[in-house]
Amino acid sequence: MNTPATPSPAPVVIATRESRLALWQAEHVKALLAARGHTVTLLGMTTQGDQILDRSLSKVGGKGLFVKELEVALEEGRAHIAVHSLKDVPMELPEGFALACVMEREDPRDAFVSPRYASLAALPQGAVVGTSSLRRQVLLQALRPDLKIEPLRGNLDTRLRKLDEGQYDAIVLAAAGLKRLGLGERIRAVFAPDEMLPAAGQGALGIEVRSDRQDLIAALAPLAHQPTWLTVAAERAVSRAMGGSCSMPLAAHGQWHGDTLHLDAAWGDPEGRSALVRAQAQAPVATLAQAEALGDAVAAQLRAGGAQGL
Ligand SMILES: NCc1[nH]cc(CCC(=O)O)c1CC(=O)O
Repeated sequence: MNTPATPSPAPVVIATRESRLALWQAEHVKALLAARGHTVTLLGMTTQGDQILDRSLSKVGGKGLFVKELEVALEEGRAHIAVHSLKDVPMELPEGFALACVMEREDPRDAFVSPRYASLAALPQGAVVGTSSLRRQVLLQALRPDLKIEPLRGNLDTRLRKLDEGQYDAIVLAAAGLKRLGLGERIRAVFAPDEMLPAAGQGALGIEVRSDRQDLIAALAPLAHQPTWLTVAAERAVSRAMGGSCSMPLAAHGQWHGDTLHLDAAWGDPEGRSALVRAQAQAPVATLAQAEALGDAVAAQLRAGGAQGL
């Protein structure tokens, strides 16, 4: 039987940060695209987010810091796609850019890492825990008000080194990053989502393109994982509706029960003056619009419960 002639797959240049995790993610997408016949090369670059290591990201401009330079490379045509941890991608992409697809999620949970202690419960009174995430900070303090939370920045290897040097009794990291880098054995315990609710998009990868590259968007479609895409669309809708940024402690996490998506969210006062606000809703979800409607409903519940969005 004759098969219709298909155009030969376009060459793809992937713009990527140069941390080990970013390179792993870019190589992962490279392998998937190469298997589909594309010639793929990586264009490594350093972003402001990689350079500013002495201050909390929430204070210097937030999530966009990790993606801006990559978008400039796409804009100028030096690269065609950028692979992101969705957690680091702002809720609204700049004009002219689109999320071509969301890929299958790794473990979305947070991990407890410590050379000495097996779990959060095993930490002695007043122990020092490293994290610069406001979400982790407020959730940890809700579980263990006695803990001393200290800032911790840098890529995964840097954070683990600081832990091993003895600056902290324990640190909290995304399980996904550790697992991707083959560091899963550093995980002493994973947090159940109901005690330490993950960030919107945690563990999921997204591919960003220029929105005028419909050909590329079509070529990337087979890499999409629809259940993950719907889940993170709901989670990100909560964040968007709250005006979420790194300066707001916000968690949003979806889980499937059959075709019904259960969406949990938590909001914390950045100044720690009021108690955590939690919200939960569920709905059958089959489209991005339904996922976003669920996210909006959960955000409305958060606000009704006293959460103050921006
Ligand atoms: N904010 C940093 C960041 N962005 C993405 C990951 C890895 C996990 C993921 O893909 O969500 C991490 C590290 C961490 O939070 O421990």
